[in-house]
Amino acid sequence: MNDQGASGMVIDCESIGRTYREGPGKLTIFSDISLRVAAGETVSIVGSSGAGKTTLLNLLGGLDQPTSGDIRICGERIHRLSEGRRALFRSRNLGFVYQFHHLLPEFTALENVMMPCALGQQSLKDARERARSILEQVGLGDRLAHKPAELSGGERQRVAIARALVNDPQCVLMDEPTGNLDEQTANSVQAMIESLRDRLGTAFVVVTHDTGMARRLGRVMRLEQGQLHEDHEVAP
Ligand SMILES: Nc1ncnc2c1ncn2[C@@H]1O[C@H](COP(=O)(O)OP(=O)(O)OP(=O)(O)O)[C@@H](O)[C@H]1O
Repeated sequence: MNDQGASGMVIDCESIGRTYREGPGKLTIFSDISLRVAAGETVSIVGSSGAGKTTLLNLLGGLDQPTSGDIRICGERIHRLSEGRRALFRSRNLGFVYQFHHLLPEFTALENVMMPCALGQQSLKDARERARSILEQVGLGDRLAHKPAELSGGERQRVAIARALVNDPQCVLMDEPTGNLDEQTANSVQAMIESLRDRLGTAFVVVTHDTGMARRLGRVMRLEQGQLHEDHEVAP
C-alpha cells in the first residue's frame, strides 16, 4: 500500500481540467477543479446530469487523462504513469463500484471477489480467505457459491463492493452505487457503505443523484457549470 504523500491526502487534485474535441471545436467540461480527500473521509459529488461527475471520477481513478492540472492519488501523479504502472497502481490503491455491478456471470460471488487479487502477489489460498472475509463483512457469508443470476440486485451490488475492497484500497470510487436499486435496497446498501467507512478507514468518493444519501454519507460537493464547491444546503 502506498502512503498518502506529503500532503497526507488520499486524493489531492489541483486545478484539473478536461476538454473533449468536438469536430473542429472543443467542449470544456471543467477547467479548474481542485479537490482534496483525507484518509477515511467520505465525499459525495452531486450535480445535474451532464455536469461532469463521471468525467471527474474517471480522472480520479486514472481511467482518463486530464487536459490540464495535477492529480495525486496517495501521493502519486497517476496521470503521469505508464499504462501498465497505472493499472498496477489502481489495483493496489483504488476500488471501483459502478451503477451496474459488472460481475462475471459464470463465476461465483467468491470467485468474482477474488478476481482483483490475481494482479497482486497473494497466493490463491490467501486470496480466497480474504475474499471470504470481506464477503462476510458485507453480510454475504452464506452466498459465497452463488452466481450473480442467483443473487438479488442488492446482493450483487454488495458483491461488487466486496470486490472493490478486496485489495484493501486506500480509496473506493463509486459511480451511482445505488442508482439501479429500489429505495429499500438502496437504503440497505447505503447503510453498508456507512458501516464499512466507519470500520475500515477507507476513503470513499461517491457520485450520486440521491442527495439524501449524499447528506447521510457526510461531506457533499456540488459540480455545476464547471465549478466544484461544498454544498452546505445538502450537507448535514
Ligand atoms: N468521450 C467524450 N467525448 C465527448 N464528450 C463527452 C465524452 N464523455 C463525456 N462527454 C460529455 O461530457 C459531459 C459530462 O458527462 P458526464 O458523464 O461526466 O456527466 P455526469 O455529470 O456524470 O452526468 P450523469 O449524471 O447524467 O451521469 C456531457 O455533456 C457528455 O456528453
